[in-house]
Amino acid sequence: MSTIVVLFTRDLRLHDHPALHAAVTGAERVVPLFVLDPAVLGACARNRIAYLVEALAELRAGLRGRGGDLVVREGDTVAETTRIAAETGAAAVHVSGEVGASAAARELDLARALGGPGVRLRVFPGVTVVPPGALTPSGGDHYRVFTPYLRAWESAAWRAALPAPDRVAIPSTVAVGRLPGPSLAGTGTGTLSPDRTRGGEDSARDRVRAWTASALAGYEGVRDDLSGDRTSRLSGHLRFGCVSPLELALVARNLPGGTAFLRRLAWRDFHHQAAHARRWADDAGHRPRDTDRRTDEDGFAAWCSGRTGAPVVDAGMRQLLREGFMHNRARMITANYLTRLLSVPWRRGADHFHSLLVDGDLANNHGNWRWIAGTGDDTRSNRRFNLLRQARRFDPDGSYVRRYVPELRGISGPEVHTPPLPAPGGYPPPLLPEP
Ligand SMILES: Cc1cc2nc3c(=O)[nH]c(=O)nc-3n(C[C@H](O)[C@H](O)[C@H](O)COP(=O)(O)OP(=O)(O)OC[C@H]3O[C@@H](n4cnc5c(N)ncnc54)[C@H](O)[C@@H]3O)c2cc1C
Repeated sequence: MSTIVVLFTRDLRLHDHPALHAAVTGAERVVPLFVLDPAVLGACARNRIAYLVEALAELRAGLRGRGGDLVVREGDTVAETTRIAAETGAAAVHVSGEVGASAAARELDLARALGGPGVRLRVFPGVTVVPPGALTPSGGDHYRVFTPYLRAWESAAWRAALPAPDRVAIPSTVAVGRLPGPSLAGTGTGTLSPDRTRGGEDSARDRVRAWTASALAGYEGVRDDLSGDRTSRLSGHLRFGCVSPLELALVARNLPGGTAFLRRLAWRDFHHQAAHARRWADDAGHRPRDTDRRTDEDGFAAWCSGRTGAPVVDAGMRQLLREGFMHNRARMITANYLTRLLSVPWRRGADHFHSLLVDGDLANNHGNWRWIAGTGDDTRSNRRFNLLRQARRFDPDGSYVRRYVPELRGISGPEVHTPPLPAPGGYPPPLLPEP
């Protein structure tokens, strides 16, 4: 009787899951597996672990509703997957292809470990709309500049989205193991944000339905409006694969306003293909031109805690602490402030973001930080924002600042961007003079 193991990683869904779909259609028995790997979890933000715990519970419920289950193991991913494959007599292990150095190394180790006993490792798409590496410019292994990538991405043939399986039959002999509880989040880095996004495929699909119906059409006009908060907020769900990026892109493509939104998904794919080609590791940028800078540790600490005295920067940094999320425009402003005005190396900022963001992932986080700092492929050195102009343009009545900086709530209108000195409620004076 044929059996295939499906190793879930950052693809925690049942809909449009090529690795699962191929297993269900190609074998009589399927072992959906998730491995809680201490080496991975130890470096993961508490906010992401909390999301993961919720997403795994929904995944198990979804599989049980189809007659299957989620098998959970704790330990080294390669060792546990190889053991389950041997235990169940599996002919193959299916996995969704990931990007980055550690994912590539794990794939290689897994292929080697399974190869001995003759188990085949098959790698499937699913983490991006267009698989990393599928589009290459002439004479190069990946696109270094976004606009030509976007053109290629838009005209590429996308695969069709796949349905969720009706039935999943798992071998009766396999012990399913216990799901982790919320306390697992205690093992991660950073702090747990009280207003973080709830994890899981059901929440993700609900959000897709509600947002595309109500806000997609007007997206382009409001995506930079800080206080309006009208972007999709799907990034965490995309990070964990609770929604398929391809399925989302196919939905958006057929709706009014979809083009501007598709461009954002193309940015996501763009950073993934760069991370894939360059095998981005957890260490430095490939043009680490800012690493010799000395960090002003007090300034860095003030930035992290949202106490720089620059209201729009502090609002962004406090949103991050409270929600494990920050509006894209605020990410650009805060990253610009850190690298261009405080002259702190981008990796310090990227690491702080990564310790809190629910959507934190290497490709998007490092890709965007490198872009801001001018240390990546795209090395423009003049991306220096005028802080006050940014604040007045993207938070014209100051509501974003008042939402996240309670000390300044008594100041109405755009004057909140230039509080009097001394400022109310113990709000700090500006760390840096106005530009
Ligand atoms: C310094 C910095 C760090 C960032 N770190 C991350 C990160 O770790 N993880 C992450 O997912 N995004 C990151 N971004 C990109 C972007 O800020 C978030 O994806 C976006 O704010 C998420 O909100 P949303 O889902 O409402 O986005 P929407 O505007 O609704 O966009 C839809 C989706 O498109 C993708 N997307 C949008 N903008 C970008 C972009 N610039 N780069 C890559 N993908 C994009 C995201 O998956 C997002 O969910 C970073 C941006 C900056 C400037």
